[in-house]
Amino acid sequence: MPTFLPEPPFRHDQASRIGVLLVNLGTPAAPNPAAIRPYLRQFLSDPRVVEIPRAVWWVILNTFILPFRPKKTAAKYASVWMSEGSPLKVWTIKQSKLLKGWLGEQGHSEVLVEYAMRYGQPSIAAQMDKLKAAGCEKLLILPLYPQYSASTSATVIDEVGRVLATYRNQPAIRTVRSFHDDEGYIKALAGRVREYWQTKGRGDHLLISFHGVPRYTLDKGDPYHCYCRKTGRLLAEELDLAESEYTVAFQSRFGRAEWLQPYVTATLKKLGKAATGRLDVVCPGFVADCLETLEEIAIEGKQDYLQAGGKDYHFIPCLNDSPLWIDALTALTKKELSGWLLTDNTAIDNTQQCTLSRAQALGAQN
Ligand SMILES: C=CC1=C(C)c2cc3[nH]c(cc4nc(cc5[nH]c(cc1n2)c(C)c5CCC(=O)O)C(CCC(=O)O)=C4C)c(C)c3C=C
Ligand SMILES: [Fe+2]
Ligand SMILES: [Fe+2]
Repeated sequence: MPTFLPEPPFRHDQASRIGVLLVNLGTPAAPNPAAIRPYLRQFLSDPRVVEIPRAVWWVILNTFILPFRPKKTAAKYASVWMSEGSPLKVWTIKQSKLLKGWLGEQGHSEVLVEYAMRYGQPSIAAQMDKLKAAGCEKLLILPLYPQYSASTSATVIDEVGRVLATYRNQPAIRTVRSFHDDEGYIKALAGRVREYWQTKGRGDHLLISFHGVPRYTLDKGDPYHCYCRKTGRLLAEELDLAESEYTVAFQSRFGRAEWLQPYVTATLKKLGKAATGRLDVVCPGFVADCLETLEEIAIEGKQDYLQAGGKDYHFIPCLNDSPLWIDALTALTKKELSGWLLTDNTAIDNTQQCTLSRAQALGAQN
């Protein structure tokens, strides 16, 4: 028999609640090598992220990556760090607060919302413990990755499963697998682009950039590539773009293996050389701005494009706290919680009054 961690006794008198856990990737606690190293170690030790044999990878990671990469990326992180902290974390916190507020305004104050990070803090385990302690017997896990991939969404669910395995009194679990073609999400993206065009003018071409993954994951059945292409197509359709007016490409290549193509760097050079004029770039795979958008795309991408001969370059910010996105997130959450949300009639059935009939329970409440 496994031994489980101690848990507080079941509370017969406590109303059951619903928890929503937004989960994003994670980010270092500070923009310096000492904080980046343990984050990268945890991230890059995940076998869902780097799929090469553990013994071989362990040597590569500890010999060639962890001694050098944290120093290199510290300067990059520093260039995008906000006064409140890492952009990814700042936006994720804002999103969880706004979602809680919007659900409350729509009469669902029984829903608690927390956020967690797959790597770093606050951990999925700590936040699941917190929601459980607050009385959540139902839990929706919402990885903040619009396009499912094994290296992102699946590893979140793996971790949730690992935590559940330590619980005696487990909550019911629902998960959001992918929302790459969710109507609200697509409309929020299109709204973000249009809003940008209205205030800053419109470019000659739109680059739709997604985070890459190794090419072999596509060959092994990961749907990520297909989902990115579909998001790109739906966004272009929503914006009434002809095929010649946009390009989908993949950024952030890591390591020597082939990744999904076309690569963003090659695409920027090609578009720059072709005298495209003004290029606008949007990153629909990230719902929150982060290192990969604010540094790699907004700063490095601009240099690449201008050096290749491009005239002007605009990075369109991610969805962050835009109202259309919070609206879409609220709608997505409510859809996934269907049948779980309380109505006036069902509220009393969700208390744990095990010895009382419904009528007695109602009477006892008055
Ligand atoms: C949006 C989806 C993401 C996918 C898919 C993804 C795959 C993936 N990433 C790496 C390696 C690194 N990614 C890094 C940063 C990073 N990646 C994502 C998202 C996806 N990654 C985000 C949101 C961020 C930014 C984090 C932040 O703090 O702002 C990094 C760290 C930075 C660096 O050292 O360059 C690495 C490393 C792999 C190997 C991979 C797929 C297998
Ligand atoms: Fe990444
Ligand atoms: Fe495909």
